[in-house]
Amino acid sequence: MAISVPQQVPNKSAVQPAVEEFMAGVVGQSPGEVEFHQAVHEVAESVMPVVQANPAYREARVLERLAVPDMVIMFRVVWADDNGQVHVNRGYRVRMNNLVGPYKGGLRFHPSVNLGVLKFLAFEQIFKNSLTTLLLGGAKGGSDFDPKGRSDGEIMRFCQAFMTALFRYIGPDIDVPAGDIGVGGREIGYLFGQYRKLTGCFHGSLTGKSLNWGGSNLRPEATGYGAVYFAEEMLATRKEGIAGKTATVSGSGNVAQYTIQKLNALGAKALTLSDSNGTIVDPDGIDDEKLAWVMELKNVRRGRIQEYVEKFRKAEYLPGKRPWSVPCDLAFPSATQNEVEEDDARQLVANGCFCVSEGANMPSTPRAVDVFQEAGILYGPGKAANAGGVAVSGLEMNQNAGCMKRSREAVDEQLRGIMCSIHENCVTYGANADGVVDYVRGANIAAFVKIADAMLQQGYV
Ligand SMILES: NC(=O)C1=CN([C@@H]2O[C@H](COP(=O)(O)OP(=O)(O)OC[C@H]3O[C@@H](n4cnc5c(N)ncnc54)[C@H](O)[C@@H]3O)[C@@H](O)[C@H]2O)C=CC1
Ligand SMILES: O=C(O)CCC(=O)C(=O)O
Repeated sequence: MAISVPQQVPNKSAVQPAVEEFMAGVVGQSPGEVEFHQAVHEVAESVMPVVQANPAYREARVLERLAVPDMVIMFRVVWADDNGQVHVNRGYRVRMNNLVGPYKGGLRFHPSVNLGVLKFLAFEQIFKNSLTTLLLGGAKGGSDFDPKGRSDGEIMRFCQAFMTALFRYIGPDIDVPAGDIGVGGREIGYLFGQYRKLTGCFHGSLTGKSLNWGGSNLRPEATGYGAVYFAEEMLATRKEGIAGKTATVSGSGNVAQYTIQKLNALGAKALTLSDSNGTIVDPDGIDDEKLAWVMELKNVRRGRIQEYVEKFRKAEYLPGKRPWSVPCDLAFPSATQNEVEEDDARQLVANGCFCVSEGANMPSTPRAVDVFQEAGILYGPGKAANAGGVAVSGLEMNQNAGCMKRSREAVDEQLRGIMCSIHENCVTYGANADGVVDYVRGANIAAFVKIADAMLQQGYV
């Protein structure tokens, strides 16, 4: 089946009426889910010209079908804290679609979690997973549980209660959750333990597992490393490299930490880290030794990033601020959605930043994206730039299915290859006539045609 992708840059205003009509339907069916509307709107703007040029897509209502989850599982999670007090949280798994592989995507434990947030993340995930070249459908899940300040015992009991509700819906060929905000190696361990106990099965029903019991080499590193590899590919189109560049990084969790580790390895200088309280700026750079201290702070002691400036005296703390006012060549938003607003984007551009590679999911608001694109800087959206994490999760699933383990070097080579191919795909579908690449359009269309064709070929189900 030959699909037709218009070669002319689609003028946003030409497709706007169709986009707005489509969005009115989406908003009507999901009132108040603002993050979900934002994610769908961005994709609709990119792919509407392709839909309009292909009657088969229009007649099969491909876009409308993509914007409705296959299924949403919602459940109550009841657990007791260390004082015996009982708490009730909401748990969710949003299965967006499994057209090109089992449902796949992380679990988020954060008080801001609600159905709209998880629908946006699951929607993004189907496009991201399609780009990886692997057989992965899209899903996301989580809970409004706040892990901050909770003991190990409380985290374990919460994870066990969460899995007690979810276990019957997941499995290696069905739905394979992993980590996201608030869910790292510790939580995956407790979730897997409970799954194993309830089902009696030891198989790849979760990814991000520990190396000793089915995890893949390089899964913890993969999202951060991948975001840097994607930046490297973008920079190469302008005959630039990573070495010698300064970088701002937001967040201080899994993605931020390994972004900085790879930036250091490639000779860049990372200047910032943040959490929801504020930002630290280290003019000397966060070298590997300082990063090891941060990893201990965040992954073991679970402290706040402000402690960095007590340990490393040349660093400065910006309470309540994000990193985007700090001059840099490269920016890696790696915390959460909508953390780069229009003014932040203007400041980044005005200060000379010329490449943004998103480790987080949808960290830039639509107006911020416009600012980056109007300025003509390299802008890699999360669904392309942070796909390395789920890609190595896909490799973990393959290793589990084959009862084998691949070396760190082999996985790194595959990760690099996948990030290169995502970049190539973005160029194929996103290059404008003047040679400038619109990575948003490229990523959305490349992912969309694969999923839309699968939908047509598999019939109305
Ligand atoms: N872990 C993974 O493999 C992947 C993660 N992502 C995305 O990367 C981002 C970070 O995830 P992880 O590093 O895994 O989580 P994490 O839980 O390890 O770290 C999250 C970080 O973001 C900060 N943060 C959370 N909410 C914030 C807010 N409202 N304002 C400022 N900072 C905030 C936290 O303080 C923490 O430093 C998320 O957007 C996630 O969806 C994307 C692809 C894969
Ligand atoms: O590894 C995975 O399955 C999911 C990672 C994730 O949640 C994401 O890509 O946003």
